[in-house]
Amino acid sequence: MDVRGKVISGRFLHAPGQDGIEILADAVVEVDAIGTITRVTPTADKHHAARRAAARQAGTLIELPARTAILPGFVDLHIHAPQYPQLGKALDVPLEVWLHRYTFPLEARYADLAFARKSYEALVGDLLAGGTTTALYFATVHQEASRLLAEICLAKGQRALVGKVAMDDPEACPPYYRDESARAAIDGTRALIDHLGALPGNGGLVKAVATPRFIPSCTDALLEGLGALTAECGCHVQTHCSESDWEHGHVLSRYGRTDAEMLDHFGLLTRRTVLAHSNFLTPADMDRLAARGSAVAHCPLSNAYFANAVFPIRAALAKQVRVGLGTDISGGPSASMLEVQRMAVAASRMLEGGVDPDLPADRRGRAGMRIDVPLAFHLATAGGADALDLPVGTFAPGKHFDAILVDPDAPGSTMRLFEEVDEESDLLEKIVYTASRPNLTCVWVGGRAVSGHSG
Ligand SMILES: O=c1[nH]c(=O)c2nc[nH]c2[nH]1
Repeated sequence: MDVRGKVISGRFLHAPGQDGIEILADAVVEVDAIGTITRVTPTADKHHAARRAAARQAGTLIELPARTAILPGFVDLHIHAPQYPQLGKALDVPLEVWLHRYTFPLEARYADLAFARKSYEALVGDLLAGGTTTALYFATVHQEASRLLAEICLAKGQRALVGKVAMDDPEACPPYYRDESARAAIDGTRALIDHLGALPGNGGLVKAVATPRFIPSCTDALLEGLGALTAECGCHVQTHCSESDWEHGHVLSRYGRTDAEMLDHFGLLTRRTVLAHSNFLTPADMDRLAARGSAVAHCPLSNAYFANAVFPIRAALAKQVRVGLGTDISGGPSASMLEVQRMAVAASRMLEGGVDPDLPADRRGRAGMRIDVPLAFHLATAGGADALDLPVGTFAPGKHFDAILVDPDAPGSTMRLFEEVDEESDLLEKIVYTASRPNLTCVWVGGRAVSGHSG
């Protein structure tokens, strides 16, 4: 169901701010020929009936069933595309062992483009079916396979930012999987930026991102060179930051300074930077991120395995740090941004309440740290969009129509709504906690249907 040039009448749910959701019941949303929202008319607006009637007469009206809801598409702010074949396994060891034992050998296989195609086709299709309309991807060190990932996103219609991973330190990276030199990694990043900029039919749907894996796998020359490249071309930057005791300690012992301080030193903290994890940010680091406009990709699923801590979302938001959510495949064992929202809420409750039953309740947790479903949903949509400065994530004029149709009555539904007890205000929680892929009956990017079975 392509909605470019159409007028959609239905129930829209979004979370433009951090303070709750807005339900636009029976609203009329107009989408232009290139998939941008031009007008949103709520039911209380005096022009509502006339606009709907005009669209019906023009034959452009699409009326969605009363029990369905339309949500903004999800923004996955941190995901390792090549690790998809490893999803759901190999989480039995700490990060530094996991990388060398499982992950570098798997990522090295993307020198084989046939394998890369098979894996990336499956991933992008599955993500779209799960409602992920925008993804910020780590690819691998390989130029060709990184291009292929971007081309598959473009062909399938997913909004994507793709990074050729840069990792050159021979002390930290295995000989079979690393950039030959800092120069080669920087040139490879530039080549991907140029290639995607010139890709026929792209029009900005896919972009390249400077992607130093993390400080422990990069030489200073590489970090400096990518900082200079970023300043020159204004591209996005993504990396991992202060993610575990080991990683945080590594950077402190190498420089006597934190990840955030050093990334700033190398020119890698910009308004276009997304830092995955960031669990051990100090209050001063948070101030630094806020001053630079850099964002955090909170990855609650993988943090449970690798982080040794829970990211304090509330503390970061209080310091005006921009925050979104990421699956962190395959450190996070789910491709579902619904699952990530659930875990973000649960992890925040554990941070607040504490987890060690041997401690007295008043010393077990950190007060005021819980988040609720509306805030998790905000982070998964508008928060991620804001972190990337992309006009998506809410329903408003000027935004791309990136959206998910949720049908509680779809075949195979895992949602159960009971009119006798449910209020309309319960709907978002019911969706986040109980919806699954069969319920996401249509997914749109820029008004183009990119997944689903809705007629
Ligand atoms: O969760 C993670 N996944 C990775 O691939 C990675 N590389 C560095 N640090 C990392 N953390």
